[in-house]
Amino acid sequence: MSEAILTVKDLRSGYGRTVICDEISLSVEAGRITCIIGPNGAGKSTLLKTIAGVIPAMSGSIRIAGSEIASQPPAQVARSGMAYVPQEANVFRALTTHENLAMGGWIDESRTRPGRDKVYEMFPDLKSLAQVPAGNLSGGQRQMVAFGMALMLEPRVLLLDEPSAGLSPLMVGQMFDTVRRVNESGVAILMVEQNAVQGLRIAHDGIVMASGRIAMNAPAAELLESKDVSELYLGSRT
Ligand SMILES: Nc1ncnc2c1ncn2[C@@H]1O[C@H](COP(=O)(O)OP(=O)(O)OP(=O)(O)O)[C@@H](O)[C@H]1O
Repeated sequence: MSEAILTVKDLRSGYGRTVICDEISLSVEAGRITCIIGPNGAGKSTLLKTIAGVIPAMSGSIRIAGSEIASQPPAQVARSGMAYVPQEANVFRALTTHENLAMGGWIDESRTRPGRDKVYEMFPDLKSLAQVPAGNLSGGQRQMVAFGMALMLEPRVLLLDEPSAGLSPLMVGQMFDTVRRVNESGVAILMVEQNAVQGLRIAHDGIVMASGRIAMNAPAAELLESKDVSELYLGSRT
């Protein structure tokens, strides 16, 4: 039987006093991909930022393998087994790939070398770009570095905010293959995707957010087949 690695209960968050996400309850099972979709401004990124601890929860609970992490400092959140790849500014552009990976492993320097070897094994393309400043890489390559940095924490659950944003159609396919490979290596993934059809296709579970709340939570295949979801959020199925 699968177990929940990440459990969120009655979460409320926002900016200042403004509530953006409310009554959010969800769980991500070990070894699975969950994809969050929804219209612009629905609060998807805000939810991911709250779970990652980038913005504080106003109330509610966030647990990793049963341990409460809401309001814990970032180092504690990272040690609990969660890593986060933000949509923007997710690499240090002046640093090389090699240096960025070292920064990704900031909580335990003794793990830098083996962690980096593992990342290069998973993404051989990154090895050939080891000495290139991230600012000189393509969008897809930079996204790969950002992934690698997160994997340096050896997370049990990885939060990805729109991994395909800004990539060419060819790179989008490669990015989703990467997400799948990372998942197959044993990492549970909670991902926000604007590219709803492709996101749901690689996901096991799907969540539709609207106006800061969860409107639907179902197997991804079910959401892909749902007429309501299709009309509202999926657009053309090409
Ligand atoms: N830093 C911020 N300060 C204040 N309000 C913000 C901030 N960031 C986002 N918001 C507001 O929070 C709401 C939800 O935004 P959020 O980015 O979470 O939505 P989203 O579903 O991720 O949308 P998109 O798909 O366009 O990225 C929006 O009304 C937005 O204007």
